[in-house]
Amino acid sequence: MSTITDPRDRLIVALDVATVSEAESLVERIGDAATFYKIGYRLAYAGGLALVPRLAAAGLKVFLDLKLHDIGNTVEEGVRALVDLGPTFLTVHAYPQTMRAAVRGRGAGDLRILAVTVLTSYDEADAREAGYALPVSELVAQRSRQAAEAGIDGIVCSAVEAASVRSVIGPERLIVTPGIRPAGSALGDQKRVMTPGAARRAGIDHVVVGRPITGAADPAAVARAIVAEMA
Ligand SMILES: O=C(O)c1cc(=O)[nH]c(=O)n1[C@@H]1O[C@H](COP(=O)(O)O)[C@@H](O)[C@H]1O
Repeated sequence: MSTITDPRDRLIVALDVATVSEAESLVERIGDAATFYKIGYRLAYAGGLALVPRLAAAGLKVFLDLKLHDIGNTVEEGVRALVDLGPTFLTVHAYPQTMRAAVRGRGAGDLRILAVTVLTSYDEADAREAGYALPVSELVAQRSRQAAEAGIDGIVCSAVEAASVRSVIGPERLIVTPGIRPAGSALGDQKRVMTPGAARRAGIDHVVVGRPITGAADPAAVARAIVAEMA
């Protein structure tokens, strides 16, 4: 678990928008309500990698969510190529070879590698359809154990699994949870969900929230309410 001094750092806002200029205007509208942003596929493929050093230079933290997964050499060199952009977090899928390669590529700097265990849009039937025999909770626990063995810095899972993941990874590694919905928000494609307050009580370090903030009439107000719920 991290020592978070600014409670705003607990919230990571997913900048899942189409263009860099939309992302920049959203960051401006959110203002001092958030300190941590996530850049995922959509924005990264639209030139969003260039935003990483810009946000970092503005004193904001950046979670680069590229969910890397490939042969070890490609993952290791890919991670190495991203270090200088200055993200705080980078995701890979929680496969042992991939995780070990990402840790090698990270080197000794400040970048923290997070391993995505089982996507929060998956329920038991989705996991079975993808060929996994284990129940989701056991698959998350197994991957978390392998992540810790590989030297990974944190786990991405649902807050539903936070307590069991904590018992597997120990107190130091981070738990980062998407699939977060304030009470009454639309679930969209998320299936393993929790409210921000319940997630915090379950022992998470950071929550990731996209559409409930990006689609709101007043994104800053929603971000503030989420931070307050986790205080
Ligand atoms: O790695 C992630 O960030 C991630 C992992 C996961 O299991 N589930 C998940 O939703 N995410 C990301 O978290 C964000 C959630 O967005 P919303 O569902 O709009 O709040 C999206 O950017 C997803 O890509």
